[in-house]
Amino acid sequence: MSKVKDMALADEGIRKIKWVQKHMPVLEHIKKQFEEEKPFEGITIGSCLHLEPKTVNLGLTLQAGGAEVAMTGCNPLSTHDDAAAGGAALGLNIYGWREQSETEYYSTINDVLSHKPDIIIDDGADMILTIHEKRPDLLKTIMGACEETTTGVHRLEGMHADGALKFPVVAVNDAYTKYLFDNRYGTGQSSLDAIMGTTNMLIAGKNVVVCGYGWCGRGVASRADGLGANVIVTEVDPIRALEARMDGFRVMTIREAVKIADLIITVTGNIDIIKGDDFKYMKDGCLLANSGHFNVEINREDLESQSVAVEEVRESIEMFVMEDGRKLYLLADGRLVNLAAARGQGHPAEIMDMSFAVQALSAKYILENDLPIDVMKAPDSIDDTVARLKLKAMGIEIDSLSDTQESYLANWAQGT
Ligand SMILES: NC(=O)c1ccc[n+]([C@@H]2O[C@H](COP(=O)([O-])OP(=O)(O)OC[C@H]3O[C@@H](n4cnc5c(N)ncnc54)[C@H](O)[C@@H]3O)[C@@H](O)[C@H]2O)c1
Ligand SMILES: N[C@@H](CCSC[C@H]1O[C@@H](n2cnc3c(=O)[nH]cnc32)[C@H](O)[C@@H]1O)C(=O)O
Repeated sequence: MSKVKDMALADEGIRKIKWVQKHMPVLEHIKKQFEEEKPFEGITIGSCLHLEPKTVNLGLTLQAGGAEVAMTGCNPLSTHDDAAAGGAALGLNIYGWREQSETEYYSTINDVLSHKPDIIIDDGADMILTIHEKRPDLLKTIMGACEETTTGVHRLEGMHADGALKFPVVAVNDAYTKYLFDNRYGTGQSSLDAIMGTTNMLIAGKNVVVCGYGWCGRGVASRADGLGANVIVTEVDPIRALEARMDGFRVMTIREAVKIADLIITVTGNIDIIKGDDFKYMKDGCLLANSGHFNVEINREDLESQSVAVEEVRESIEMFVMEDGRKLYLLADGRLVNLAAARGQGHPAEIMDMSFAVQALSAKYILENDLPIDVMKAPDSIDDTVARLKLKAMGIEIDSLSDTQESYLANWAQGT
C-alpha cells in the first residue's frame, strides 16, 4: 500500500535510486549481508526520513533483510515525488509527496503507524512524539527507535529527562561516522549547492554570515570560504566562537553581522536566530537561508509583519518588500534549504552511505538487544564497521598497531 503523487514517475525514480546505489557501497555491502541473514524477517520498520532516492535505498536495504518497510517524509517540502513512486514500485509502503500541508504531513505519519511498526527510524522526532501523544497503543510492541539528527536527539533527551520517553532510542546522529561527515561535509556541500542552484548567484566576494559553529556550521563556513566568500560566524558558545576565529573567520554578534550580510545561513537548531529588529538593519538584497531544523531559526512572522508585500520571485525564493523599500529574500520558506528548496538534493550519496549504514546497523542492534529506556549512542563497533567498510570501498588502507605499540600505549610506568 502506498500514497504518492503519481506512479507514472516511478521509472524516473528508479533510475535515480539506481544511480545513488552505485555511490553507496557501504549500504550495498550491508544489503547483501541482510539478504543472506534475513535479520528482520517478521519485523515491520516504520521511518520518517526525507523521502528521496538515498532514503529509498535504506528502505530497500531493510526490505532485503526481510522487513516490511513503511516510509514517510520528515519535512513537508523535502519529498522527491519520483523517488517516492520508485520506492512504491519496488515494494516499499511509501506515504508522502512534496508540498504537504501540516495536516497531510501528520496524516502520512499516521499511515506509517497503521502498519504497527516494531522499530522506528525518525529524523527530528516527529514520529516518535506522535506515537507517544496519539498512538500510545503502539508503545507496548515498539522495540526501539533510531534518531537521525541533532535536534531530534535533543528533543528525545528532553523527553527522557522528563520521564516521558517510553522506549529505547539509539542516537544515530551521535555516531562519529554520522555527525563528523554528514553534519559537516554533507551540510556544507548540500547547503551551498542548494543556495547556488536556487539563486543562480555568485558566492565569491559576498559577506556570508553563518549562524552557529557546530558540526553543520563549520561545514557551511568552510565550503563558503572555499568558494571565495568573506565568512562571518555568530555563536553563543565561547569555545566554538574561539574555534571559528582561529579557523580564520570573523566572529561578531548577530546584530553587527546582519548589517553587512549579503547571505545569512542559520544552522543552530535553535529558535529566533534572526528576528525582530534584525530585519531593519539588513542591506537591500540580503538572502536568508536556514539549514538547521524546522522553520523556526528565521522568524518569518516578524519578517512578514515588517514587510508591505511578499512575492515568489523565483522557485523557492520569496521577496519581502520592507516599508523603506529594501527587498529581503527568504529561501525555501526558511526550512532547511538543502532539502526543502525545489533544487535541494540533500547530502551527497557518499555521505548518506555512512549515515544510513549506521541506521541499518542500529536497527539490527535494537532488534538483537534488550535495551533499556534511554537515549544512547550506537555501540563503537558500529562506527568501527562503517568506517572500515568506507575506507575499503574508497581503496584506502591504514596501518594497525604492532604488539609493542599496543603494550607501550597501555604502559603507564615508562617515562622519559
Ligand atoms: N540541513 C541538514 O541536512 C542538517 C544536517 C545535520 C543536522 N542538521 C540540523 O542542523 C542543526 C545544527 O546541527 P549541529 O549538528 O551543527 O549542532 P551543534 O549542536 O553541533 O551546533 C549548533 C551550534 O549552534 C550554536 N547556537 C545555538 N544558539 C545560537 C544562537 N542563538 N546564535 C548563534 N549560535 C547558536 C551552538 O552554540 C552550537 O555551537 C540541528 O538542528 C540539526 O538537527 C541539519
Ligand atoms: N524534520 C526535520 C529534520 C531535520 S533534517 C536533518 C537531517 O537530514 C538528513 N539528511 C540530509 N540530507 C539528506 C538526504 O539527502 N536524504 C535523507 N536525509 C538527509 C541529515 O542526516 C540530517 O541529520 C526538519 O525537517 O527540519
